[in-house]
Amino acid sequence: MTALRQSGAAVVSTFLADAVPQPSPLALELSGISLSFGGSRILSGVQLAVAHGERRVILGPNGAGKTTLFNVVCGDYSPNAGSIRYFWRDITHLKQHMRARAGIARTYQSSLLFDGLTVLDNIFLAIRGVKGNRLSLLRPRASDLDLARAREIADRVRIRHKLNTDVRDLSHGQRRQLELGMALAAGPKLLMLDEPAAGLSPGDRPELLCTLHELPRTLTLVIVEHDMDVALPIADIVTVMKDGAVVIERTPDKVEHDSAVQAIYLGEAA
Ligand SMILES: Nc1ncnc2c1ncn2[C@@H]1O[C@H](COP(=O)(O)OP(=O)(O)OP(=O)(O)O)[C@@H](O)[C@H]1O
Repeated sequence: MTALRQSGAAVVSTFLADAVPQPSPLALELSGISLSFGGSRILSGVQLAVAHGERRVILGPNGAGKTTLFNVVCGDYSPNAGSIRYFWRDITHLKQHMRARAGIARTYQSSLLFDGLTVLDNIFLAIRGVKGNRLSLLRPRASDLDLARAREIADRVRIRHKLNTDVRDLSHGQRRQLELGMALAAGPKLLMLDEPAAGLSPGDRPELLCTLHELPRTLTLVIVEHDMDVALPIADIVTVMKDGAVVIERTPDKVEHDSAVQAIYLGEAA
């Protein structure tokens, strides 16, 4: 009887363990990241934990260290101290191309398109480049799977109607959409967007917002963005940086009228 009770308890406890939702893994975890250039400290003990599928927006005044943080996560710079974990794996010392291969992609503030080539060619080359294929100027066959994927990505970033347009003839907004598409070509698990709305006209913003909203939650987004009209509707959590450190973390509804955030943006003491 005792044995029966014990095995019954074991069954119940196993059942409960199965029923308890497991915490979602962290896509990105930064612990104590510091970086100096010469004598200047640019990042100072940065702590950041971004859940899988989360949309994290990073705000902060010019020079706060946001882009430098992106560079550290992507492997352009090695931190002087601290660690970087990506889905539990320590990638602090992993080479940049290996991080890209592991699924970390980013966009830049400045444009990185192949001018003179069409939208389709740009996305196609991005797909091929990620796979490490030799880049060829020969036209791919119409049945090429990578070509089909390039069209799919063009749909996703709402630029399908411009497939055969030379990228020099795109509007600024369309170029930014294409840059997003090229980052998606890598099939990333963590996508870092550096000011995706920079230079967009008010008319271009809804397109970007829709595209970002429609990205699947299998993808984790970390976005540096100054434009609150884009940043706040996208964010699950907002992180504010100042002088190379994380100073505030809030849900977006608490950010807009937060006096501490406003003080940081106006350059006053928080
Ligand atoms: N390679 C480098 N060498 C020396 N200093 C650097 C280097 N890269 C960045 N910095 C300095 O680090 C500080 C943070 O720059 P960073 O570009 O990360 O700021 P940011 O928050 O992205 O600003 P912005 O919003 O203007 O893009 C700045 O003072 C910048 O001059």
